[in-house]
Order: sequence, then C-alpha cells, then structure tokens
Amino acid sequence: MSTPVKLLRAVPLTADAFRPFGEVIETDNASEIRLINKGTTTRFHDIAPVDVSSEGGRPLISIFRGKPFTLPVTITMLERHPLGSQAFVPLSPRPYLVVVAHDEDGRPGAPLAFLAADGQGVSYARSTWHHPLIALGDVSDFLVVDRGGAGDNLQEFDLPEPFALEA
Ligand SMILES: NC(=O)N[C@@H](O)C(=O)O
Ligand code: NI
Repeated sequence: MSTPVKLLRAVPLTADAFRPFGEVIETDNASEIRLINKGTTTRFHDIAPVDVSSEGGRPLISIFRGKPFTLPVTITMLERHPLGSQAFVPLSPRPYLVVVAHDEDGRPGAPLAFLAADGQGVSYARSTWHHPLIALGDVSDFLVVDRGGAGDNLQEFDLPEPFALEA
C-alpha cells in the first residue's frame, strides 16, 4: 500500500513568522514612516534590503506573470539563490502561496507554507530555501527584485518525499 502524501497546510503570512526567511513587504513592516513631497506622500521606508551585490551582481526589476496552480499543489522541490535576495510584490489583487524551509547542512529542512494576502509581498533573504512562485486563482503579475550578473545563483533540491500543499 502506498504511503499517503504528507499534507502541508499554509498559515497566514506574518512578518514575525517569516522573519527567519526574509521580510514581508507591507506598510506595517517599514523601518520608518516618513512624510515626504511636502506632505503629499507617505514613505514606508526600508522594508527589506536588496542584497544582490555578491560577486559583482546588480539589481534587476522584472515582472513575473504566474499561471494559477490548482490546489492541492504537489511540492517536490525547493530552490535557493546563494548570491542574492529575491523579492516578490503582487501587482494583482489576489492571494498566493509561499513555501520556505530552514537550511539543514546544505539541504532544506521541513517545508513551511504561508498564504500571502491583501497585497503582502515577500523578500527571500539570500540563500533562503523557497519554492518558485505559486500563484492562485487567476494569472497573476508580480514585481520581482533580484540579482542579475555572472555566477550560479540557482541551487535546486529535490525533496525526498512530496507534499500536498493546501491553502
Ligand atoms: N527562476 C526564477 O527566476 N524564479 C524563481 O527564482 C522563483 O522563486 O520564482
Ligand atoms: Ni527563486
């Protein structure tokens, strides 16, 4: 008899819970709030670092257009970017899923899943294990800030067993 696929259930994304993996990009997580432009604009300052200069890297701004996944999502691999951080800010008004894991001697530990909602963005710290973009509901656009330049900035790891990810 085949062993059942392990369930991975997402929990609501919060800055505190995500802190070991990077930052949640939302106004509540700003280091400082500044009134600028003669009071016409509020700057929610320094929410997340852009850590891309390793080995001569440069920052890139891209747009990722993600096709929606059907739940449950089968999670079979994780990846990480050893040379730079990677930030995703949703441009479409819908939730999406974030899967991360602690590093355990160069391999990902047990995955953790978060449901990002209400426009929350995430910035994966350099070398943080994560699953590639998981959009939900409809085709979704994300502004992505990550590293460009030479060097191998992608390490992928096939998990020893799959997980069934539920929102
Ligand atoms: N490959 C790529 O640029 N995307 C992944 O890194 C991802 O996290 O979605
Ligand atoms: Ni990535």
